[in-house]
Amino acid sequence: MHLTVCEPAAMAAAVAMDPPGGVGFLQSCGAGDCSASLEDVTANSESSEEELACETEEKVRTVTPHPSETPVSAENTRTQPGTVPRPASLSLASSDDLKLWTFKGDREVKLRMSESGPASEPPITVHQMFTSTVERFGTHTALGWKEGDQWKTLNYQDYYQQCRTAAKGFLKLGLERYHGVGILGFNSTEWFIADIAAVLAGGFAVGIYTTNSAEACHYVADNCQANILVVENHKQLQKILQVQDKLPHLKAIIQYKEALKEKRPNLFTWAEFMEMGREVPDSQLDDIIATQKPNQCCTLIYTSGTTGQPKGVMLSHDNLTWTAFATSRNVRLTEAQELVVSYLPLSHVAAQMIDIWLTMKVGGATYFADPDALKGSLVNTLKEIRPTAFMGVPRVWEKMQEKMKSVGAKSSTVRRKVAAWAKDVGLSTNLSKMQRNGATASRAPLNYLLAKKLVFQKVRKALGLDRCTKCYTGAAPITKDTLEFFLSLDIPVYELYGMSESTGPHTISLPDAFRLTSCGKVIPGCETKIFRPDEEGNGEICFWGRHVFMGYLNMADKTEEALDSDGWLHSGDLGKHDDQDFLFITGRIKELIITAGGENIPPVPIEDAVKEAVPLISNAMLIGDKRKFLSMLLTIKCQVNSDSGAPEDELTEEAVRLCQRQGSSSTRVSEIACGRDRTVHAAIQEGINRVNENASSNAQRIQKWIVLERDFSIPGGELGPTMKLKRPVVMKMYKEQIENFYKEVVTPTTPENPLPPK
Ligand SMILES: Nc1ncnc2c1ncn2[C@@H]1O[C@H](COP(=O)(O)OP(=O)(O)OP(=O)(O)O)[C@@H](O)[C@H]1O
Repeated sequence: MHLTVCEPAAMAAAVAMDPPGGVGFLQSCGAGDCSASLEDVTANSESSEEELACETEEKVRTVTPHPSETPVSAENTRTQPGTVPRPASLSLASSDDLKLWTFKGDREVKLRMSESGPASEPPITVHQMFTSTVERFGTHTALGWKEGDQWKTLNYQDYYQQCRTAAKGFLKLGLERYHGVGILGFNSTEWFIADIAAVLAGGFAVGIYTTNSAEACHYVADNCQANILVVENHKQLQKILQVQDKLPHLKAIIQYKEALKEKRPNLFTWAEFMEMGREVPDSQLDDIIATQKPNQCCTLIYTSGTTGQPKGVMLSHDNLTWTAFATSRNVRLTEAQELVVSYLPLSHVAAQMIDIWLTMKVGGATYFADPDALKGSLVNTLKEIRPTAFMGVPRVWEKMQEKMKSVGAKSSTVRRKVAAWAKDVGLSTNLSKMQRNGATASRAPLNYLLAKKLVFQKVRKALGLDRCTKCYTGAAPITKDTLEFFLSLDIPVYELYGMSESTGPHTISLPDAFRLTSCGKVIPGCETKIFRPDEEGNGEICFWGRHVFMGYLNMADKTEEALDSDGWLHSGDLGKHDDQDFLFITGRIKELIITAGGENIPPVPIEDAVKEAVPLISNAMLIGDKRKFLSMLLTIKCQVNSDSGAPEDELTEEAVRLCQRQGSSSTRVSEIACGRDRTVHAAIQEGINRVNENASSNAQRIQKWIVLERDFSIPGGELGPTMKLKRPVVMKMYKEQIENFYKEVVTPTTPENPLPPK
């Protein structure tokens, strides 16, 4: 190895950095750009020697208070800033006639408490959890956001007071008990405050996906009988204005960003709304808070509809507070030290649990990314904040991987060789560590220490993950290839598994309990049951615990489908445990393909295998339910429009290179789609043949496939907000192509048809 010729920073760049001006997920920011640090960020963190050295080079900025943080007027305040009212002691209805579930928003449920262990923790409301944090960490930073190039922060005391003011504002606007406050916008201080205020005021906090159409917004607002809608800007407001006449319970709309373009009755700016809140006596709010019980609903999470019409998942105070307690303990979050960057859609349970509740539970700080985070700016925010914990849905990790590979491929041969060497060392060292359940070897191998210094530390720094000890993925399946890629760079990405219906996490991987492709072990205090296991131990994963939801709002039948008569939540996912209780997801019953011949085929492993065998493929969807054989829709890796997020015709640089390697000069999807590029088609067929060779039966072989003209995307409607494939939508969109698979007579001579259907 010629390590001496390789300059470390350049090496890291070769492995990790984006091309200058590159379009896409992570935009380039040279190592020298890592200039921003935060006084409170650094003060709150345990820094290694190296980190401290880095920090001394950085400029410390003064953090000024939020301009909207005007003091709460004394006559309206029973609670002065900095003091926390003690809630009246709350007693749960102890009656035996309480059930474990309900489908009515105003009911109480029986909590799944146990006599000892984590599940015996006394239940508390959101208000109780919040005030406990304010008492302990009142002056600590709770929220941070950027104005121009200055970071501003809000401490826990002021955060709490602002939530109270907003809660009183909602009361003034006529929020009724158990009615929704819909929040439609990108992650921000106002989003959090509106969410918590809705809960304190006795309503339901309801996140609405910003990607929803006007009709989809209407569905949610109508379903939760929203009295108030909080929208980010004019664009989101337009959607609501289109449907407001069909929302009989709607009383007011609040726009929290941008000036109002027109005045309308019952449309308010954030400042006007907060002003209204200041006029309401505290006693009015405190009376409502005093009647709240942990076993009552306070939040609705709407499923994104990957398997059908969205359902309103009712979460109780206890669901939120207990899950935050149990998870923070399990993941060993450090009080008053954790920093997270909020960028995933807050209407999804994972983002809400991590960014709002877990962070509140431990007195951590949440910093808001820019709204164009997923279009490229996220890495800049990560580099400024240097979070201690980071959660990405699989697509986020995949995008990072693609970008890093594409840049790495352009570097010199020597650098590529060193990167490859370091990755080999990283993977083998980390796999051994995993087998030792996280224990470091008595003496770290020299080559690992060298690779760490030359490559791994630089990569982490370039990604803004240099002090992030908790890198997580969840919400959808991730490929082994992506997990191994990051493991080889000394970034173990731990998996979380759960559902909206389990208030987020059910199993978690930990540094000392981690297996590649496993979602980890069940959170202490919760239980997993594998229902009707087959001979290999595969069965439906069922959940038990205080994280299990109350029921679906106004959907008795769906609630009874999800929760069995003993109260177990049926996930609809297939999985099995290994001999050490690690859970592995092996499929989704919800999307199981049952062929005309009666064979049950989980599509994801086959789709993943194709993506792995043919790196040019961006998305793959297996077809075959009630059909005689399997077929597949494929899309090619292409550029994404940085404004709209829509897929473009130009291939990614990686895809162009892959084509060239096969002898093709295609640079656009349109040159490849529908069999236009025979060379590329032959290469894809070869990959599919390899996957077919490993199929466990003839029925599991892909017999026909087509490359579509356009990649799947959120704006296109094929992917949900957490990038999960919306199979029913794709089936409808490509009905014609799918029908063609089954119309044609199969001829084994064409590249698409290697084998005649059995
Ligand atoms: N780590 C994971 N690995 C594989 N699948 C996962 C993982 N985490 C979550 N999932 C999948 O996501 C599902 C939960 O989805 P979630 O409750 O977040 O709803 P959603 O994304 O809004 O979509 P839907 O409309 O399908 O309910 C799980 O049942 C499982 O299928």
